[in-house]
Amino acid sequence: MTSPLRQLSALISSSVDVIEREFASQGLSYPSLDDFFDPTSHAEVFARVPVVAEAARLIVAAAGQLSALVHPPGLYQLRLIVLQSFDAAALNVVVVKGIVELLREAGPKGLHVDHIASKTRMDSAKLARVLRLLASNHIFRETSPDVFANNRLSSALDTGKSHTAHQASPMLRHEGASGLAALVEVQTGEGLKSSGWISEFMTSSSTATSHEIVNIPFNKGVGTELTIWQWWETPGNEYLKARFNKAMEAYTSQEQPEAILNGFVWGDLEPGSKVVDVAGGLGTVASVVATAHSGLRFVVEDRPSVIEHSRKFWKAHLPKANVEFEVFDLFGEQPVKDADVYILRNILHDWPEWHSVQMLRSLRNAAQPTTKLVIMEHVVVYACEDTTEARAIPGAEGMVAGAPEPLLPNFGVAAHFSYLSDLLMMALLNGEERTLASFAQLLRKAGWKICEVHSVPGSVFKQIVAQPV
Ligand SMILES: C[S@@+](CC[C@H](N)C(=O)[O-])C[C@H]1O[C@@H](n2cnc3c(N)ncnc32)[C@H](O)[C@@H]1O
Repeated sequence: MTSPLRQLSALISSSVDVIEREFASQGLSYPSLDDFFDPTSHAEVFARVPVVAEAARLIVAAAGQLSALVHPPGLYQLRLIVLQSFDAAALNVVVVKGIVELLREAGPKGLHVDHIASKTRMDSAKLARVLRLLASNHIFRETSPDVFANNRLSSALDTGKSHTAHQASPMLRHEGASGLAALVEVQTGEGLKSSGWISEFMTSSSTATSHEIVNIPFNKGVGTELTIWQWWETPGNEYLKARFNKAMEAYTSQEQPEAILNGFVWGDLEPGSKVVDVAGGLGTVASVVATAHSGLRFVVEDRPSVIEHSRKFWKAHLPKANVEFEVFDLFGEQPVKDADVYILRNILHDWPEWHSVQMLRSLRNAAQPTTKLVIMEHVVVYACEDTTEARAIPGAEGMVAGAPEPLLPNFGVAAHFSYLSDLLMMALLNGEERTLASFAQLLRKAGWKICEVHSVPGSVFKQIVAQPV
């Protein structure tokens, strides 16, 4: 019988064959880790087409499982799990200090750490330790002792600003960028600070079963009694709020636009149909749909201070779009009663169950019998075979189906992001990423029924389409 070791290595080998064959058919080579990242290059675009992305997913899953298999157990826990918060802490130093931008200006040969430290006013020896930790994780290259250069992974964090501009004005730092560096700042900032309090939150008798949105890890980590939404509105936190809004753009910029367009069939909507991006932030999801379907009407809804930014975003990116902006409260009455589609992306995961049911009921009360609700979120998959009733939902087979043996049915570390995001939501908001079965239950409580679900290749988000019952 073939050993799991050999089966995993065969999976990697056959997936590499797929990638190399596909790239060769285009006369391309797969991007090297030493290249600078250019998301528009032919090779980077091709690396995201579904057949290549699927082979890459198998490689990541199999390599992760192989690593778990061959590591001595204690070292696996220590190296890959226990101390990972330090990777995040190191990355925070880099994004806050604009080191990627500085190294871009230095070119492929890179810069000696003494020079980086003097430009960023840090201690050279400490900074070398941080950069070397990241270089060992393939983020940056140490080209000769103490000399560091950008590579494919570090340069993906480039905001495109000069280092001087990056440091001079945090408020402008992320303007025009992909949002990835902003997302890293949020997750290694508020996220990392809050994560250290999860254990106490879950084990202390006063909070173990909490469904509250305060007195949660975020409050301890950041030192406030406010919710994260209120905290971002506090005078002095303007940059942190703007950074969060920008970070949400990364969820669109890091995916192919087709990811939003390929699940729910937007083309089936009649011209003039009204699409509401509920708590849409800048309205980036609606903006992707509007670019492809200019005959539709759009409404972006959010809190007052966010709506100001949404207006500016649409004016800059889609000045001719048929769009309105609406200030609203997720838990108040839904103002748009003639919607054909309500979109909820990355909203339900921000809230515990009671709040989620409230907001879904408010949408249900405003919905027409034909209104569709399109939810875009991570869907947590069991780490074993899914035997719940949710398997029968049209489209669910692609979402809950198992990975090939001997991989974990959920693709293991290739699906890691949704489980990490789940705990991030717990830490920051007492929210959660949900399984398909718990989405079905939640929606049922609020008067909705799931009619179809979509797994879109190249997207971390699933689409859950529901209709009123
Ligand atoms: C995680 S972001 C998602 C934004 C957007 N849907 C996206 O995917 O880019 C959550 C959004 O909910 C909004 N929000 C939070 N509490 C709200 C409330 N009580 N009423 C209206 N919007 C709210 C925030 O301002 C933020 O824009």
